[in-house]
Amino acid sequence: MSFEKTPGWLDWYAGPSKPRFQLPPGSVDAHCHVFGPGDQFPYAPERKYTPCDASKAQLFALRDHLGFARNVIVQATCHGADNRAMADACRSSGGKARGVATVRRSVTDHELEELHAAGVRGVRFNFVRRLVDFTPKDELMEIAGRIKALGWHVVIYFEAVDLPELWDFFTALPTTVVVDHMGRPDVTKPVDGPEFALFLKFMREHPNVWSKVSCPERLSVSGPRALNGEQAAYRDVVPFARRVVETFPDRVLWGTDWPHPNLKDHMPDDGLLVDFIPHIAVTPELQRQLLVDNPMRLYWPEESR
Ligand SMILES: O=C(O)c1cc(C(=O)O)oc(=O)c1
Repeated sequence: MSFEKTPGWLDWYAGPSKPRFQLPPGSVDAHCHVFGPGDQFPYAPERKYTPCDASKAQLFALRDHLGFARNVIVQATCHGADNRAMADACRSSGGKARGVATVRRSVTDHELEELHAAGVRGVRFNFVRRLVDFTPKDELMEIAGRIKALGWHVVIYFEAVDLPELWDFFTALPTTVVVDHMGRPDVTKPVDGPEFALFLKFMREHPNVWSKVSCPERLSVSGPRALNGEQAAYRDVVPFARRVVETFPDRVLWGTDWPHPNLKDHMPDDGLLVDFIPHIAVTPELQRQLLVDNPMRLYWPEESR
């Protein structure tokens, strides 16, 4: 099947620079996606956007170029609950990729076991309205109960303004809970203000809650962008990510978010995104926890120290 990209779609950045920051050995890119290719793994009829293709081979080439050892491939909403592209990428990785799936209540135990065998270790619940239609919370809670039995966790994606309303649901989840992109703070608000304080309280009061300190390119309002060799990109996001890393050093993850779905104004150079990391994890110890120890404990516990 051939697909036409959403008008204005920005393709991922070809020819990223080599990072200046040297990733610690064994680093994990714990949030990235594959898109299609659409002729092999068609995009879902219920999708809200149609991306460019971004194949497993292209993802693995980026991994090697940037110096990561492993990937966690998160089901992208353009594939709905059809996990074939993500699972195929995990299976093809030679054990170097784990996955996070999207499933419906109708998923069978056998399908869950097959996803587990492919390398899936979590499910994603999405509450960002421009990306998905609403799934009833009782359905999500039922899924959470089933995947807990497999030792999986729940990844949640939501925007900061929606946290108060979702609080009771999130805090009732029975598994480890991983928040995508710090719950999308509005970085024009103060890092010490009430909105971000609620997010920090969410993590502080719930030791099962982790956060990805990813996506500065999405959260930044004033930049500068990770382009043209910029070594001090996305300054406005730094205080937020740094606060989370330093407050919860053993519950943070980092990922490129390649191929960066739905960015509207620019597409970052992924090499420069890696150079963002030492601005938010400022010591070798914090960097090792963020990039190696934490993702290994969550996704490869059998290999973790
Ligand atoms: O903000 C987004 O548009 C976005 C979309 C998706 C997805 O479509 O799965 O994943 C992300 O991590 C971020």
